[in-house]
Amino acid sequence: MSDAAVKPTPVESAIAPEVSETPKVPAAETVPVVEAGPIVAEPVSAPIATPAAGAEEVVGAPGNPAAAEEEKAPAVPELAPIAQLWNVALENGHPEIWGVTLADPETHIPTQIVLQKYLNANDGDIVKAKDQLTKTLEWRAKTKPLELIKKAFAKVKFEGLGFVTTYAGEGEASAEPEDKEVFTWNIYGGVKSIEETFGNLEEFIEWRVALMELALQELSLSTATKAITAEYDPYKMFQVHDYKSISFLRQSPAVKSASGETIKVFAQNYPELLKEKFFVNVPAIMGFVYSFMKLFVAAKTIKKFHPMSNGGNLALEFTDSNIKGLGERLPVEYGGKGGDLKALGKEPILSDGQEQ
Ligand code: HEM
Repeated sequence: MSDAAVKPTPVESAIAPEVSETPKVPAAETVPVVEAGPIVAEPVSAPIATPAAGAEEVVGAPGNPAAAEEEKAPAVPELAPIAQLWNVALENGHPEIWGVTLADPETHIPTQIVLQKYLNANDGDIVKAKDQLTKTLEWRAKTKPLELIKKAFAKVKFEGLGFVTTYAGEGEASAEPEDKEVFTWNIYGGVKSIEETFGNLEEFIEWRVALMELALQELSLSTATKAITAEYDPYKMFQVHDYKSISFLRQSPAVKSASGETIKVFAQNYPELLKEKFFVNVPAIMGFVYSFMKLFVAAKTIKKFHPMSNGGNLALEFTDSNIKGLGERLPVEYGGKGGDLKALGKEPILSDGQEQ
C-alpha cells in the first residue's frame, strides 16, 4: 500500500466477499508455475460404500457366505472433487460460466479452472462448493449475463462510470496468463445523480454485471491453457473504485442497497476472480464509509483492499508487475502516462434513450 493510504479502522466481516479468495495465495505475487496437462484426480480418500453397522461382527464369520461375499466386493471409489463438481454442472444442465462452455474438466482446462475456483472459494469444502456452484448455475440461467453484454444502458445513468482495460506484455504475444492484466474500473465519484444511477436497483446490478462480464471476456478463461490449483491461480483481475469528487458525505439509502446487493451477487457468482482492489481518491473524511463497507465483506477479501487518498499514486502499486511498465501505461490521472479510460477502456453498451 502506498504512503498515501488511508488507515481504516479494522472491522470484523459479516457476510461473504464480492470475490472471495484462496487464503493461502498472496495475490499478485510470484507463484509457482503449474504445467498445463490432464487433470489428475485427487487420491481416493474414502470409499462411498461403507460397511453397514454391525458388519464387523459378521464379516468373514465362518459359515456366512453372504458376509464373505461382501468382504470381497470392490469398494466404489469416491470421485475427485472436481469430478463431483462436474457432475453437479451436468445435472443442473446450464451450459456455461463466465463465457466458458463447460466440458469434462479431465480434458478441458477452462472448465477445470472454473470448477477449481469454486473449490478454492470454499477452502476445499466440497459440500459448500457444490452449493455455490449450483446457485451460480441457477443465477446465470435466470440472469443471462452474456445477454447483458449486448444490452444498451442509458447514457444519462451510466456513462463514464465503468471501464475495463487490458494490458499485455509488449513484444511477442504470450499465452502466459502472467503476461496479461485485466482491470475493472468503477468511477463512482463520477455519478451525476445518485437517484438516476442507483435508484433502479435491478438495472444498476445488470449494468454492473455487464461490466464484470466484459472484464471476463478480456480475461478469456475459455482460451486458458494452464490448470489451476489451491495455491496457483493467475486468472484474476485488478479492480479500482475511484471516488474522486464525491460531494455527498452521507451514504444515501440507494447507494447502500446498490452496494450491498452488488457485494452479495458478486460473492455468490464471481468467486476467486479478484487479485487486488484499490479504492482511490477516498477523502480522509470518508474513512468511516470504508469501515462501514467492510462490515459486509469477508475478512480474507478485505486483505486485498487498498484504500488510497491520492489516485495519482496508483501507478506506483504495479512496479513489480510481470508486465514491464504497467504503472506507466495507466491513465495520467492514476500516475501513468497512458491515455484516459474513455479512450482506452471498454464500457458496457450505452444508448441515448432509456435502456432497451
Ligand atoms: C457515496 C459514494 C459511494 C458510492 C456511490 C459507492 C458505491 C459502491 C458500490 C456500488 C459498491 C458495490 C461493489 C462494486 O460495485 O464493485 C461499493 C463497494 C464498496 N465501497 Fe463504495 N461507494 C461510495 C463510497 C465509498 C467510500 C468513500 C469508500 C471508502 C473507501 C467505499 C468503500 C467501498 C468498499 C470497501 C466496498 C466493498 C467492495 C467489495 O466488496 O468489493 N465506498 N461501493
